[in-house]
Formats: sequence, C-alpha cells, structure tokens
Amino acid sequence: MAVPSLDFNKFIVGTPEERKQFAHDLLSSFERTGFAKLTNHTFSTAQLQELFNWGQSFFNQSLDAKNEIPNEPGPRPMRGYTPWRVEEVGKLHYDEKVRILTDSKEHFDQGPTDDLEFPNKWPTDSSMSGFRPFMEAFYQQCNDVCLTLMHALEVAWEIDDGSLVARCIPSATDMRLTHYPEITVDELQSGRTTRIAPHTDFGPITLLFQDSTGGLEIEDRTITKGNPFVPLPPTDTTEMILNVGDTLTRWTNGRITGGMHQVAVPEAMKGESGLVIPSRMSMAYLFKAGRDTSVGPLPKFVSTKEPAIYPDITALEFQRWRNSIVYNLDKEEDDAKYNSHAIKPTEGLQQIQPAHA
Ligand SMILES: O=C(O)CCC(=O)C(=O)O
Ligand SMILES: [Fe+2]
Repeated sequence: MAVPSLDFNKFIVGTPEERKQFAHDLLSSFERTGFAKLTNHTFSTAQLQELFNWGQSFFNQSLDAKNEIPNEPGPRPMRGYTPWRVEEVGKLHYDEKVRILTDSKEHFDQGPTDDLEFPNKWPTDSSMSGFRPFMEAFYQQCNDVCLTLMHALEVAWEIDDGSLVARCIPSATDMRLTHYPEITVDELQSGRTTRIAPHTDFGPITLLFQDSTGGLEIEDRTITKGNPFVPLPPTDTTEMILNVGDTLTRWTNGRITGGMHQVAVPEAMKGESGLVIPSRMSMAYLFKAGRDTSVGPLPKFVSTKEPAIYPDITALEFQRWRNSIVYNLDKEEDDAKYNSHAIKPTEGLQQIQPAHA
C-alpha cells in the first residue's frame, strides 16, 4: 500500500486547478490508506533538527527534573511529563484485533499557548529556557498547516465555506514529543511490551515527524490475512507524515477510517536476538477540533438512508473518554455512552446524553 507524497505548495501557491488536484489527492489518500505524506510543509531542515535537539535536551534531564512538571493522568488533555510505561494506548482497540501491550515510552505534552483551562507546564531549569519559545512557535506553525489541510478537505468536499476550519478554532490541539528509550529486540518481541501499541489518534488528523531510527508501522488495508502492519521507514527526518484520526471518521459518519499505526522493532533488526534498538524520538501534532465542537457526523454525511452512527458529543468529551482508557480509568458506562459499536445507528443521537465531566 503506497502512501502518496503530496506537495503542499500546490495548495498554497498553486493555480485553482492545482489546488483542486491537491485537495482531491489528499482526500483520496486519506480514504484509501488513512495516511499521506507532505513535502514543502513549511518546516526547514534546521527547524526540525532543532526540534529533535530540544527533545534530546528535555528527555536527557534527570527523572526528578522531568517529574517537576508531571502530567496528572486523568480524563483530560495531557500537560507536561509522563514517565515510561504509564500510558497504554493498546487499550483503545482492545475490542478489535489488537492485543494489549504496555508502551515503552516517555513523553512531553503541550497544549495551546493561551490555554487557561489546561495550562501548559514548562521546565524551569535555565538550560531549558529556549525550549518554551521554540515549542510555542513550532506549535503555531503546525496549527497553520492543519487549518490549511482542513480547508483542502472543504475544497475536496465542495463545501468551500470555512465551516470545517471553524470547527478547529480555537485550537485544542496537543503536541507531543515522545522518547522511546533503548530496548532490546528480545524485550520488544517478548509479547509483553512494545514501543507504542497499535492505535488511531483522536483528532481529525495528526502531523508526525520521526527521527531516523525506524520502527513506525502502519496498517496496510490491502493485507487481509496475517499481520497487516507494514513499515513506514523514515526516508529522511524532514518528512511529514499525516494520519487520519477518529474525529474525521466520526465527522464523515464512518466514510474515512482512521489510520492505525504502531512503533515496533525496526525492520532491519526484526528476528535478531541480543541486539539493542537505539533510542527513538518523534513529534506528533495531535490536531483536535475545538473543545466545544461536536465530533458527531457533519450534515453532509447524514441522510435518511445513512443515519448518524456516532453520537453528537463534544471534542472534549470524546478526548476525556479516550484518555480515561489509556490511563486505565475507564468505566464500562463510558464505553456504552461514547463508543459507536455500542450504539444502534437509529437511536444514537436521541438517546445518548453525554455526561459533562
Ligand atoms: O512515534 C511515532 O512515530 C508515533 C507516535 C504516535 O503514534 C503518537 O504519538 O500518537
Ligand atoms: Fe499515534
């Protein structure tokens, strides 16, 4: 399953025909694969190098220093530092085809700069004083790319009215730096742990940059038997990967499926015993809809023939529910309330009253 690489410039400065073509190619790649790659994405090689350098500096701090800005696990957006093996994203799809494995990763999460509801947490050590301004600017630039991609989807759907873009303002995105410490091939192949278990992200789309270590794998929908995951190796560290998340699935009433992905043993080391896999780093811009925005199906995708199969809950309620699962705070009632599989298509919208957490 080839993931196409699309030239962002075609949409930014292209002719009307080129803009339409880009929009069409983006949608078609999302529909077919759940992923796309972007070139000319506005980030320079130097900026990406600096991003990974800051990531190194952050994770190289002592555990005590990192724990000074702890993320408090709970059903809310994450802020600050989460240590190794706390989050378990494998639980998100436990009812489907995936086994639960703990994730061997630590991460730093950051939200909107002016977020008063869930404020950011920044390292205080003077050696990290440049981290905050760099990350805030990087966040803003990612947001601009995502809003432009939402506009491209409007063009593709011929609803060129700003309504999709408006659904993502004000920003409620979480940006995450993840560090996967060194680990042996044997441990990753033991069946007890992985780097990050198979999952889909929560928002409409995610922007991802990875370092040169490798190990990212995506579900290939053309494989119907056996292991469906295939490597998406880093061709270079400036490559931007886009994946479709759950919100786009919900907005399109199930027409576009989220891109399932995981991080496992890099291809070249598979099956080798006694080898240590180097540490790995990635940056995921987990783009989100505005907190009060519904993640229920858009009017365009609902009709009497195709009634809504997802409830009309807000993006924040959806995120709270998904986070309660990865932090082991899930309750069965929540699953019944928010999970599409638990809702009969015809009764979803009338009967589901989301709890306000
Ligand atoms: O590290 C990666 O390449 C993937 C990270 C990821 O899937 C996530 O943060 O949601
Ligand atoms: Fe992800």
